[in-house]
Amino acid sequence: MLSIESISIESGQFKLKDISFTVESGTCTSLMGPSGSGKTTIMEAICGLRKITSGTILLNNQDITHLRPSERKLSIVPQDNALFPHLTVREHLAFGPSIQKWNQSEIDQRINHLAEGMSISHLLDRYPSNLSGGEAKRVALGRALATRPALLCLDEALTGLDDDTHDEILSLLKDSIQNEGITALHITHSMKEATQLSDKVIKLGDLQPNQAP
Ligand SMILES: Nc1ncnc2c1ncn2[C@@H]1O[C@H](COP(=O)(O)OP(=O)(O)OP(=O)(O)O)[C@@H](O)[C@H]1O
Repeated sequence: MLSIESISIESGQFKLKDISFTVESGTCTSLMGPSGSGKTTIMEAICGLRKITSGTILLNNQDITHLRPSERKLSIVPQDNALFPHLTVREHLAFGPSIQKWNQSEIDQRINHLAEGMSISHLLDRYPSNLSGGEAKRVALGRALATRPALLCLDEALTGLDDDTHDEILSLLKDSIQNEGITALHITHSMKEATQLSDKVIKLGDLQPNQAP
């Protein structure tokens, strides 16, 4: 379970005060709000990419507020995927498990499982420059899921795909989240996408009712 307890963040003129919410284990929550309201800022704070001025972030009862990003056991999928141009699809899927020093047979099993789940088994030796937008998205999601993260963060990860690809990938993602018991936090501007993917939708404005969004 992710538990955000009264966090405040200041970024230049931009301030968020006393934000609290939870994401139950094994569920997906969508965080919505107008452009510039601070959704990405909150996600970056959870990931350890942005300092908070007060409050606590608990992940599975562990206080991760002051841990380094790499120590937080979470993965993030940004809208642009952030694939590594010099790594093959196979190497993307192996990336997290290799850093965590899994043994080779565990890594190979995980690659095969993810490649099958994401329908990218035929692409394992390709580089990102030779992938379509939908294929690249599947690789980014596979890489993020590889280490079975305690939290999967999706920052407008499904934005910008054509309708058919969007629906296919949403369905794959939903299955993966359910089958692997993943806890996920998802940022989107689409209420349709939020209700299709998530168990709960949070509107950022509702978390700070006394402030302008
Ligand atoms: N490094 C920074 N310094 C100062 N202000 C920043 C910085 N990064 C972001 N901001 C400001 O913080 C506010 C929140 O930005 P954020 O990206 O979190 O919003 P968002 O809700 O994710 O928006 P969108 O839906 O457009 O992606 C914006 O006003 C933005 O200009």
